[in-house]
Amino acid sequence: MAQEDVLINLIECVDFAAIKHRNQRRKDSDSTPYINHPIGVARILTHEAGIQDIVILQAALLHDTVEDTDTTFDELEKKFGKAVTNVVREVTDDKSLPSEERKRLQIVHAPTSSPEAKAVKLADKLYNLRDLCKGTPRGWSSKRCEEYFKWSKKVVDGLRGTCPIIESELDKIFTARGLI
Ligand SMILES: Nc1nc2c(ncn2[C@@H]2O[C@H](COP(=O)(O)OP(=O)(O)O)[C@@H](OP(=O)(O)OP(=O)(O)O)[C@H]2O)c(=O)[nH]1
Ligand SMILES: [Mn+2]
Repeated sequence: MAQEDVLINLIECVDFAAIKHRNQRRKDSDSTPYINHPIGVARILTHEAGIQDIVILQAALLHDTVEDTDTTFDELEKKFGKAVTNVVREVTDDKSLPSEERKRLQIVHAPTSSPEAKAVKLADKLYNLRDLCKGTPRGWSSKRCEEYFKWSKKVVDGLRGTCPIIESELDKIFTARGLI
């Protein structure tokens, strides 16, 4: 893909995700706009892990659009193509399943995910765990936070061997929490 097309595609993804997430907020005390999360996940991949793969970066920007908004995979495929859509599909939980089952499936599916999906998932977990280190999300008990750290470690263990820089950042967090 020409450099110019890469830039245009990325801006299109940021714009699309910003519109889709426009009414959503994070569960932190500032109620940060939700779009900060997918942008931050993409930034971890570029600025911390040095990833420049356009499919991975587009999927990172779009990764919560189907799970958390009215976006469909069909819509993503028409606009951004199969490769990006398939990575988003791999990192999207089936919201029709009970929460416990969704959490179990993330652990089961992690080891057989594509390298692209593993990279997005690792950055997603790093972003969310850093948020969790800063403060308790609205409506969460300390027990729920503790469970999220423990569960994340199990998912991350299935994603290892993909992005050493992100994995070592995650390990710093797990070590600080006494999970390693
Ligand atoms: N730590 C944190 N998380 C927040 C905050 N606001 C929104 N979230 C979102 O909450 C999700 C984690 O909460 P859960 O209770 O486990 O997920 P659920 O809402 O889908 O059941 C993450 O979804 P996700 O990105 O799809 O990731 P995943 O946890 O499903 O892998 C995360 O992005 C916040 O302020 N702090
Ligand atoms: Mn996410």
